[in-house]
Amino acid sequence: MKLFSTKQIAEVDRFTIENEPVTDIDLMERAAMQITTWIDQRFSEENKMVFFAGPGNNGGDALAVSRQLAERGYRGAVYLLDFGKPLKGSPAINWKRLEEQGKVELHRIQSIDDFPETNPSDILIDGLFGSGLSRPLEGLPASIVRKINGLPNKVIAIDIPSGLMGEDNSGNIPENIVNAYFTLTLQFPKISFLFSENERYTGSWEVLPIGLHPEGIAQTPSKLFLVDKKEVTGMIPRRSRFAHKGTFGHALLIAGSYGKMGASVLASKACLRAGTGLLTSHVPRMGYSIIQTAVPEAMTSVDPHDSIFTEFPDLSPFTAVGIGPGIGVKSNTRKALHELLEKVQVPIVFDADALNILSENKEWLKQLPENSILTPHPGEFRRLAGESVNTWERIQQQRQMARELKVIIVLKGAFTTIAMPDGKLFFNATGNPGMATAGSGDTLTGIILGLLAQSLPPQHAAVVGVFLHGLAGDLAARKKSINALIASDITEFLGEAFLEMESVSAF
Ligand SMILES: NC(=O)C1=CN([C@@H]2O[C@H](COP(=O)(O)OP(=O)(O)OC[C@H]3O[C@@H](n4cnc5c(N)ncnc54)[C@H](O)[C@@H]3O)[C@@H](O)[C@H]2O)[C@H](O)CC1
Ligand SMILES: [K+]
Repeated sequence: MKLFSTKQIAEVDRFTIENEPVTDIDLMERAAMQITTWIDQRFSEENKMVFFAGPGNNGGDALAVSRQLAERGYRGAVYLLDFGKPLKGSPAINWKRLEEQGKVELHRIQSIDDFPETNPSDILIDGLFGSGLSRPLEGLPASIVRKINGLPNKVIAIDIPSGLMGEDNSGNIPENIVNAYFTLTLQFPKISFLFSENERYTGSWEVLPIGLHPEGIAQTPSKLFLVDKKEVTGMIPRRSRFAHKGTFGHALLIAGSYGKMGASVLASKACLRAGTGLLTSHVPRMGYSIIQTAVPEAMTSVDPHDSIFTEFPDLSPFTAVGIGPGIGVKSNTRKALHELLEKVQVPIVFDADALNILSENKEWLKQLPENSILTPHPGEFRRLAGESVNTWERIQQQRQMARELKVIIVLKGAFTTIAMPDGKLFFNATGNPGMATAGSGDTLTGIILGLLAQSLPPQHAAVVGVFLHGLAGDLAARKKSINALIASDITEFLGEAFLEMESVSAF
């Protein structure tokens, strides 16, 4: 699914009005009805609805919702932020409709003294500002927001919590942004909703479709996408009955060192569960019996060194390589990694210590084979690309590095982002906080390696791998709880994740 900036959403909005066609007031009525229905399904008449309406269409939405809920028997009060400028357009029409309906208390807020007394059971509806916000809130609007944030009441934000910008919130004023319990956003999630630091403003959020014109959506260009299940299903290889294990490739995993052999075991099992035909796990000599016992399905290549990776095997049998989990950063490991990235001719995924070695030797980054997959967590990414003030800036760094190095960068987090060499960026919405556990990254590396070995194009392997890793984690958490989740549970539930994908018809 394409993601748009708030400016682009306004363009699609206008396209819809011209080409559906639909009048602005009717589109607002349609949007409002989605919000009214959602609220009516979750609350009842005993909750009084207290609306804060701003001067623009976000306020117009709030006015329409207050009237629609009053029609359904709800008690409502509207507090219109009065800048002294008369309402115009659809908001003005909706104010008039409220006056004619006569069921909703109508007030104006000209100073903070006009702020209403409320009961804790009142539901506050934030219709002050939406996608038209052009700068951080100050003055009276900011004081109203701070008063709202000081109340115990549930706050439902229309479209966007007032004060939050749709993309970049660098330089915004946190206390002047509404802390919503729930955000009902129209047609598309706003990009800033996908940044963990903004969850305190959006609360949970849900996208309400308002029937924007599909052609308008199709023809508006975007480089940002939210990964959805249908796309992923289409990328997963189908298996023909005549397949044999050679059909599904041969992965080489270089992982583990003394005291960190678990990383190799976890990544090996995940790689096999992801469907590779064959797997060879390259381990230091002391890891031989460990890996042979823990992962009988894997063949083993033994390093001449007793406890660390210092030399990779002949690469010709392999269709993909994964390197990094638990390999450490000792000098002959660094040398071997450097030689590998110069010699490897098949798709390769770099994770964990391999990334830390690359951070220590940044001149090697431009030698990375095209379409290599890097899977840093935020700390590893900071060492690779430097500091950033917030997620918006960090994803710009991520996109720039992917473009410059012509690699795929998977930046793991609450919404993992995947940056492609062509500048495209994918947000992944599967996964849960239980997956922030030791070894979770090793399983992701194994899954991506397993998909690469089966000849998925690296860009698909990254998107499918991240999506399945998160989906498996979600399925596992449902059975084992978020708190008790451990990395091997993710691998254990990979099969269910694949089954869930098969149940979704790709067309
Ligand atoms: N396609 C859709 O998603 C639809 C969205 N709808 C709603 O329309 C708003 C956007 O409305 P808009 O009139 O463009 O702006 P806002 O209501 O968000 O803002 C009002 C107004 O406030 C001024 N302003 C901006 N920043 C500040 C500030 N820092 N301080 C004071 N005033 C400020 C500026 O002039 C704005 O115009 C969208 O969110 C939806 O709720 C449609 O109703 C249906 C289709
Ligand atoms: K709002």
